[in-house]
Amino acid sequence: MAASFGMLDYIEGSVIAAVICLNIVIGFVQDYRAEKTMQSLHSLSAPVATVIRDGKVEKVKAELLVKGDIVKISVGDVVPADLRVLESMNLETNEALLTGESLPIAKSGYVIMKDELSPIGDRQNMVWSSSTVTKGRGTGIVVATGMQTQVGTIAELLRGKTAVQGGPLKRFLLKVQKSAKNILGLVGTPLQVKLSKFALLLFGLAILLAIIVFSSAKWKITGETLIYGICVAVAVIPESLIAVLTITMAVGTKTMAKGNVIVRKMQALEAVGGVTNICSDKTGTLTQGKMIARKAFIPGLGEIRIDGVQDPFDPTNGKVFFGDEEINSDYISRSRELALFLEGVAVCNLATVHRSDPTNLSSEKVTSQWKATGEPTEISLQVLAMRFGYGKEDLMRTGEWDLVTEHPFDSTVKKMSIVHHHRGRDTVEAFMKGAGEVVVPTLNISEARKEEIMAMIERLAGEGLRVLCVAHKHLINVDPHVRSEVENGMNFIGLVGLYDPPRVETKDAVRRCRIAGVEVHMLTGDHIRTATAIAHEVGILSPGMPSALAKTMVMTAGQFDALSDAEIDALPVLPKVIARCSPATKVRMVEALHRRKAFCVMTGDGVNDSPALKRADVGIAMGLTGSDVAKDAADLVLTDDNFASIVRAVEEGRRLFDNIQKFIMHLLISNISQVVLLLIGLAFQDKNKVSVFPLSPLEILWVNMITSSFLALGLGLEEASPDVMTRPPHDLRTGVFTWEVIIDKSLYGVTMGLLCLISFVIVIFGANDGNLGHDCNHSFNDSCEPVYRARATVFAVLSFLLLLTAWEVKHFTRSLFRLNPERHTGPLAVFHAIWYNRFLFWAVVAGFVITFPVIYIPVFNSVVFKHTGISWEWGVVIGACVAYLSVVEGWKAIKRWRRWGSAGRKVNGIAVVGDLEEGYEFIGETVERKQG
Ligand SMILES: Nc1ncnc2c1ncn2[C@@H]1O[C@H](COP(=O)(O)OP(=O)(O)OP(=O)(O)O)[C@@H](O)[C@H]1O
Ligand SMILES: [K+]
Repeated sequence: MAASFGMLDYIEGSVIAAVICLNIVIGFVQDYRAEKTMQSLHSLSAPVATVIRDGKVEKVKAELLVKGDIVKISVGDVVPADLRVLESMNLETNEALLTGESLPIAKSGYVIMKDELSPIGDRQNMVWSSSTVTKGRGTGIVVATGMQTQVGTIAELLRGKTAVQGGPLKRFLLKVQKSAKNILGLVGTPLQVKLSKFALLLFGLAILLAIIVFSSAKWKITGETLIYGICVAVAVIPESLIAVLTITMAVGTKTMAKGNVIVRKMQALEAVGGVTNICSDKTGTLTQGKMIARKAFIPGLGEIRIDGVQDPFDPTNGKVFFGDEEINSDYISRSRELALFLEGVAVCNLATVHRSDPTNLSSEKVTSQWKATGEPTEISLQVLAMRFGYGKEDLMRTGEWDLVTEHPFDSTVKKMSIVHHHRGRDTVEAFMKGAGEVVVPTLNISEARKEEIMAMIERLAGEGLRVLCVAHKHLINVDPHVRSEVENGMNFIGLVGLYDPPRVETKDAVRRCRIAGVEVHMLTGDHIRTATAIAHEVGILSPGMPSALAKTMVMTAGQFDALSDAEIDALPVLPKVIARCSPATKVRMVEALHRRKAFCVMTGDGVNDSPALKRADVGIAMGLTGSDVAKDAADLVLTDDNFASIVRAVEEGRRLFDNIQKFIMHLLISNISQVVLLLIGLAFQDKNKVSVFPLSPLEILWVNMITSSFLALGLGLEEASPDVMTRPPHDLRTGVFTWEVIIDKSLYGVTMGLLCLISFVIVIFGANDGNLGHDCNHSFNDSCEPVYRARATVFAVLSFLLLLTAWEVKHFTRSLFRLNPERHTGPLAVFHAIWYNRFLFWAVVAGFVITFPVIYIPVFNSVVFKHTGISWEWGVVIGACVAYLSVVEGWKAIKRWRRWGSAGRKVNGIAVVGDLEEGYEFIGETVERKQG
């Protein structure tokens, strides 16, 4: 620029400065907006706390807690504030963050500290903000929030004083390295780093190009050559690449949030579109998570059945039948067994169900007045007991029951038990409930009876019911706190079958996955028969399943875990359904998938799911039912726990990936074409052996400004192409720079560069006998008329072709004229295609329109841009556009015909074309092929 000020016209220098400033400002504004969006999204995933306010249980953001709030915490939660424990059951927390103590510490409200100044690690009646609950549950009163909490004070101390080890020199070097990395953009997600490196590469190339330009002038560098060199370099540097990438990702994150998916780690945004397998929980994700007790078997009585339930929380809705007889609470007096069974399901239960006061009596529509908190399994059992007036609340109100202890449920043990002292009977009684296979073997009954019960469980599970076995015993000479003793040798008091209907959206979402080449696996804690029945219902298993695969398609975790890694790898396919799954099985599944070079989504909600979530390519936690620990380990969080949202995230991920590929493609085409044009262009030398530039420096800058950021941004905002979910996932190992991108951009870029050169040659040599004038790089003189006209032509050709390219890269194989045949066909389809993305449409149109004033405004055109108005040359421009479109469309047609590149992406070695009818056909085929 300095050179320009000194040696060239003042006006040219200031325009160049303005253009460069504008570029910087645009980049800055984009960056700023992206940053802002990111921040607002971050607050979405802020932790929530469960508080009791005005007697009602509510969820509020942790930051809205105030001193004096009563907060409930339970296993998996991150403690939201410093709490004095009021009430607790087996409560243990991990305070490693605060005290460095890695073992969990038992907490209880009954402990009274004698010494006011005892170290915080010893204060057992307190739980500290940001520690995690590793066991049990409790309530506490908030005594400090935010920066006043213990962890807050530590954070305050640490602020600004992050200690760095090593001597001053090492520290200095580390600092330099860190800021250099920051400046160069080598921090962030893998894609960001990759593209930053790519940008650096181009930067190197830019310097090389400048050197080539100077060498061609034999290093007799005049002001013009210097500026030309600089501008050629600028042409190649991708100024807007990183900013556009950030914005595209920010917008993607926002879209995901609208679709109920919160992005916690940016890497996931890139990875989720490329997953090949989704391993999903069943309860609450594939199903509604609203269980209804359908059937119960009570020894000594028989089977009872519940029909006609509309609202799963409302105990007054639906009828209970014993045989053909409708029964109600009166029946209890006739059957002691029924009473004991109901006591069991009500007492060994942490859920609460109650009628919320009907506040809006005026409203016409009947709103559900029943509310419930707790796990769906337990809610349904509570509702069952309440049908007979035997709910936990009813029982507790009698004042007869005193809680002694509780042995909690978790998905590894799959059972729970609770011990009470019954005042009236003066007995200590234990109730247990849990999965059939876990509970039945420990019961105090004959082997034959056990087999009978197991057969009954199988039958109920085959109907898609989750079957729980309920047991009871009087504790005599048994320590109620020793779990193994309590839970052994109990009496069988009943079975209950719970139905959890699949979500309505699930079936279609599973089908969409299949068409998109993504396999869905169900990893559930349920019984194998229950799981199989539901898997059939939602289409994870289909009746057309090849019999050779039936054995491996459905497995219990026991069977799966018994296989060695080698045996798992030898399976023709990995199981579609794993029943009785524990968190460790999930980890093995992820590893098995990775050994098969698959990329997977894994969902989880429990505390123990973190390892699997971390190891999966994309770990997804449940926002509603998931524990804080799981959410913390996850990359994405579903705010509605819905399987269909995962599929939408995959779609959004693919759209994002496509769009990033699109703008990179555009950028590279523009770079290659300019390198071809500007370097080969150095060969045009006038009589004095001085190169006559085919584009003036300002033309180069202008083309770059018009065609870089706005078009790239527009491409980043493209909607999903119609086939986004009908083709197999892209390969996450290759990333964005596929062979297709490399070949296409080279072809299109070289074509474009050559067309520009040809246009120049036609104007100079075709129409003006090769007259290159003299000194036409510097300013206008009469000999320069042909060169100035030729430049305007090349300028128009290059601008127009770049603008057309923005539309052409909307799809790498489909013709722009038949971009979306599902939506529009006929000769006007092309207008729909380009109109659909308004931002891009107006960016391109503005680019077209602005070319005219640049060419025609007098003085401005000749002094600043060093070109002049043209007439017949427009024929050349139109010809170049037609030629370019023919090459691009022709190449796309060849790709479609030969099934090259993305036109023939394959799943498991088989090309997927359009809609796959049934997934099993092709999986079966693959297996046969592998075996044969
Ligand atoms: N509260 C409970 N008390 C006793 N047993 C339970 C309880 N909840 C579930 N179970 C038993 O443990 C098994 C596994 O439950 P788990 O919670 O691991 O599965 P889930 O997470 O509900 O299901 P999914 O893994 O499909 O989402 C259930 O099939 C049931 O038999
Ligand atoms: K550029």
